[in-house]
Amino acid sequence: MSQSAAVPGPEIIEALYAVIASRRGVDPDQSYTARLFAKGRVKICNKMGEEAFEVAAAALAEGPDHVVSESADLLYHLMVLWADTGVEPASVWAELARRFGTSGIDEKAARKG
Ligand SMILES: N=c1c2ncn([C@@H]3O[C@H](COP(=O)(O)OP(=O)(O)OP(=O)(O)O)[C@@H](O)[C@H]3O)c2ncn1[C@@H]1O[C@H](COP(=O)(O)O)[C@@H](O)[C@H]1O
Repeated sequence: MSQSAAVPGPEIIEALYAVIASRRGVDPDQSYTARLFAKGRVKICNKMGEEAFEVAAAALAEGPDHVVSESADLLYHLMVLWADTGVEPASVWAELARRFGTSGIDEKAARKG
């Protein structure tokens, strides 16, 4: 299925999420995203895990170009998982913003009391 021209910059995340969400209920023969939704959450989670592994493998055994390409696969499948679980990108941005400026070391120490 076709979509509008690519969006430059980080806005691509929001634009791609909108396309992904619009694929719900679409004929699985017409859209890879619709096929993932039709196969269900276990399949989506498996793909997400597989793509995460491929990013790590590219980092360890291949070059930056492969890391870029596998990262795009991972982000796409992560967003399919967000859409399937009803998570909007804005919720993730808000969580990142909430954490911004807090050292991971300090956060871990606070959790352990
Ligand atoms: N960004 C992506 C994107 N990244 C990866 N992929 C697909 O993800 C799959 C991952 O590759 P694999 O080899 O692991 O998959 P596979 O073996 O074919 O799949 P399985 O048999 O494991 O399910 C490939 O089919 C890729 O084409 C994507 N498919 C779609 N998009 C975006 O989503 C939009 C909507 O796509 P459709 O839903 O297909 O219209 C597209 O225009 C793109 O912008």
